[in-house]
Amino acid sequence: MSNVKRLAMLGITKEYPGCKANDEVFLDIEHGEIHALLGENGAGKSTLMKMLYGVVKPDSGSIIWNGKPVSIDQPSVARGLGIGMVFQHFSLFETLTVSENIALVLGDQAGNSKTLADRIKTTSERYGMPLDPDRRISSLSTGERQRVEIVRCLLLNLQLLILDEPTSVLTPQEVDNLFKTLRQLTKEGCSVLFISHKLHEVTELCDSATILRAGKVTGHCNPKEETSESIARMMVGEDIAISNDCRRSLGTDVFANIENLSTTSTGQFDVALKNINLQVKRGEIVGIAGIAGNGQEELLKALSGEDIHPNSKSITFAGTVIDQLTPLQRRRLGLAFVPEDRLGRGAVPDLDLCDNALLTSFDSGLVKNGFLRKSKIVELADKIIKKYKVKTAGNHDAAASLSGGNLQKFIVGREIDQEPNFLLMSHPTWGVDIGAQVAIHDAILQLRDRGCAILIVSEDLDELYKISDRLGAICDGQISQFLAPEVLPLVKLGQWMAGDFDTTTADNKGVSQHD
Ligand SMILES: Nc1ncnc2c1ncn2[C@@H]1O[C@H](COP(=O)(O)OP(=O)(O)OP(=O)(O)O)[C@@H](O)[C@H]1O
Repeated sequence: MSNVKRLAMLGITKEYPGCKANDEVFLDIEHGEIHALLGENGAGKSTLMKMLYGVVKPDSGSIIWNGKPVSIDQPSVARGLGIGMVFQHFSLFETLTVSENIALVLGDQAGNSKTLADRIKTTSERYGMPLDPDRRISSLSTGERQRVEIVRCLLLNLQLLILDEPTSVLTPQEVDNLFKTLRQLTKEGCSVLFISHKLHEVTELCDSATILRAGKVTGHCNPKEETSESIARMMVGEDIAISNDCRRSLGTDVFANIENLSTTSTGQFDVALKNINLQVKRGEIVGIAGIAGNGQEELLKALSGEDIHPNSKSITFAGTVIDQLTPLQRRRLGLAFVPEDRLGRGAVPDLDLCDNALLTSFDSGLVKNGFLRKSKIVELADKIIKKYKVKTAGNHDAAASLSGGNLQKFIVGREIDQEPNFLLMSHPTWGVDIGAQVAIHDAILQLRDRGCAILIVSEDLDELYKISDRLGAICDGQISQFLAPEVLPLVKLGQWMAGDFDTTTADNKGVSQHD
């Protein structure tokens, strides 16, 4: 191929009210390279990708594709050019099969169902990500769902694959497989645009990188010649201490006690919890690893009160049985909760940050004699924005207008600020940039050191190893034994996540595991 680049984005600008999301951005991608797009939360990465995929229209600038100017005004145009995108949130219908989901996007190109099923089988096997076309999405693991999304792109005569935070939902083995597939794709000339906050993955995988800061390109580099620290400096403009310092704690007395908690599944996609026994002490962080859909949602709902089990007496907070209590009553006993789904359950998308702060903090002096104390609410929202460096035009921005990582910082800040006795968190730093990850982990550790009992469910094993005092796994509604991270090899945790553990020996009272 001549000097013609696969893609050149020239002087792309996109402005939202009060915010220039992209400011004269230039981005070049060569044939067959894995190119990283890096930047802090709110730097403008998703906006740029959405313009390339035809979801958002640029205000100015042009896109040159294989040497020719193009106008990509909808995703079908992007797909027609051979541009595929896998979003952080998969767009698959649970009740349909793999084939049916793929057919929906391919439209006329899908052909008849037999031909399509054969193509799915051949292509998925060729790229080392085998898929059964007849399986329902609901029965697939997260890694398998991601395969469906990628294979759907591969059937499109793919020339550029855009992946937005693809590894945050994968087990270590699945990450290895994904990287092998990506390398195979690039050998065949396909280019990959890779967005990630996991800098060690970028240095391992990517051939080049463009760095964005506040909507502008601030640099380029070859990640293989950089370290996580040097890339972080380019992103943030200053040094960030990326430490793996694990200050462990044994905790004191038990705050949350779960004894023989079992539930029945109420729907096709629920997982029944089976005889869960777990204690979380004040001043300790318990981490639960697991592949999505193995009961972590159900466990969090049973603890937070989103699911109430009126006939059970399995959970106590500081000795008080809470199974029958509403979420508000549990919050009044000191519970705070960061759910997985930030837009919808963590925050109301259309409400501004003040109202979203009020949602879970109204008990802490924000309401007096039935009246809202507006100045106090604004004060709280501003305090969270400042302390957690949430990038926003102001406290009256709607939650939905924040970038994913900035909204996550706001929700985590709001819950930690309540000084809870028991903090439940699902994926606390999902989609959060490296600087904010460090800040959130510090805030969690400090809260623990002030005596809070903390339970974290995450698929990010680096995170769990870094901050948990005891670590275990959940699989098919059952939990493993819990051990200090130092005595729990990653391979063992991987086996536990796959259900290879003996439930009869599980001792989750947090007594002798540090010995
Ligand atoms: N629909 C919108 N309305 C208003 N502002 C928006 C909208 N979409 C994005 N923004 C703003 O544009 C800026 C860039 O957001 P973008 O989502 O592109 O960042 P990002 O680099 O992808 O961040 P993250 O790593 O957190 O996903 C942010 O300040 C965000 O608040």
